[in-house]
Amino acid sequence: MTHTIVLLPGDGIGPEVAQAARAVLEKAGAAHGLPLEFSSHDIGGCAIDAHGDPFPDATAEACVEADAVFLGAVGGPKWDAGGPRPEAGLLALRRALGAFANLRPITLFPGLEHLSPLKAERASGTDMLIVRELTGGIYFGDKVEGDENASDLCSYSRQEVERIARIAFDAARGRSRRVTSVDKANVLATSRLWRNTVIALRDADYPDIELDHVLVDAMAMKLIERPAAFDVVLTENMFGDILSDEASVIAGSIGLAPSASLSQTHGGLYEPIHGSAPDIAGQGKANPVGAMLSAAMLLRHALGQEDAAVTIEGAIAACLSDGIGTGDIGGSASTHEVISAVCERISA
Ligand SMILES: NC(=O)C1=CN([C@@H]2O[C@H](COP(=O)(O)OP(=O)(O)OC[C@H]3O[C@@H](n4cnc5c(N)ncnc54)[C@H](O)[C@@H]3O)[C@@H](O)[C@H]2O)C=CC1
Ligand SMILES: CC(C)CC(=O)C(=O)O
Ligand SMILES: [Mg+2]
Repeated sequence: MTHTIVLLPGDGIGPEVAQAARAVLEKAGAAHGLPLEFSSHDIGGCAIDAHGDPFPDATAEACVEADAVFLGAVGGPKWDAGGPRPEAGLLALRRALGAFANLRPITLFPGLEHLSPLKAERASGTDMLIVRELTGGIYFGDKVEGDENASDLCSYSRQEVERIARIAFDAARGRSRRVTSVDKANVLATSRLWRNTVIALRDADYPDIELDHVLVDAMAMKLIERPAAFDVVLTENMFGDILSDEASVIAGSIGLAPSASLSQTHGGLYEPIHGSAPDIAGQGKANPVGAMLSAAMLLRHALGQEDAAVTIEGAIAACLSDGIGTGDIGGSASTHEVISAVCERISA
């Protein structure tokens, strides 16, 4: 059976890293006898330019019908001056797919601990999974724009918190059975609902999981101070967005970090955690590894192709340990050179 994959390259470095994802999917697909069919659609700033809409109907229809969706990145200064925002297209996509569970693994590549700006003894042993709620919270609440006053509503239901907490607890069962829930329960009502709901679920259904709670400001410090202490980190939409960019630096660069956004109704959305990086777009400097690791997550989570996913991950690890990487991790290779080097190392 042919699997249909929608590619949404988007803006800035988005097309450069989407090309990387497609290249490894094609190579691993061929190596493992997987028929994959690709189609590309507009989203974000390029969709505003072409259609006046950051999430055109044709894109939405293709995404909800696909087996999986890969996104490069959206946004850029061109669209910051006013009018529709590219980022609104990405939020609409996540909502349309019901992609509520954003998994952001942060791991050190074996033998490449020196990529981390942290001292080796601090970074060593880092292997965490950030589980970020992705379709609720302040990014999705009612907004009031204004020059004098403005507001963004942050709202969560118990059902939304329980649904994402279950993902985190289930993931912890396949790891070290430890979940750290991050909130701001000393100040925010949504965080008190969050904390109470997480505790109740653990007590009822996951008594085998060790659970602790850390306030988000302290977590920003502890992540850097002792990253190896964390296993599964469960948090809400905005906190997870911020903490995962911070955590990505522990492994060496935001360009290395992948994500999968899982849904109960669709095959999910796969994207590197970085944005459109306008400062390096079009220069062959974009690190394609986060995108390629996201492609591996697509094979694993959307298509159930664990072997093909491992093939891509192994090829990336081999390429990095052979010293082939982009400038953000101290290498001298271009985006294309990294893509070629990874593809050369892919075999069944
Ligand atoms: N998922 C998405 O589509 C996201 C979109 N954005 C949008 O992207 C635009 C730029 O946002 P920024 O705050 O600059 O964040 P960014 O993540 O695009 O870039 C932050 C820094 O990391 C570097 N960087 C990012 N990805 C890299 C890669 N693959 N290889 C090497 N270096 C990389 C950039 O050069 C920049 O110095 C904004 O319009 C923002 O709204 C931001 C985050 C996520
Ligand atoms: C641009 C935002 C909507 C998203 C973001 O920064 C993220 O999901 O990491
Ligand atoms: Mg972000």
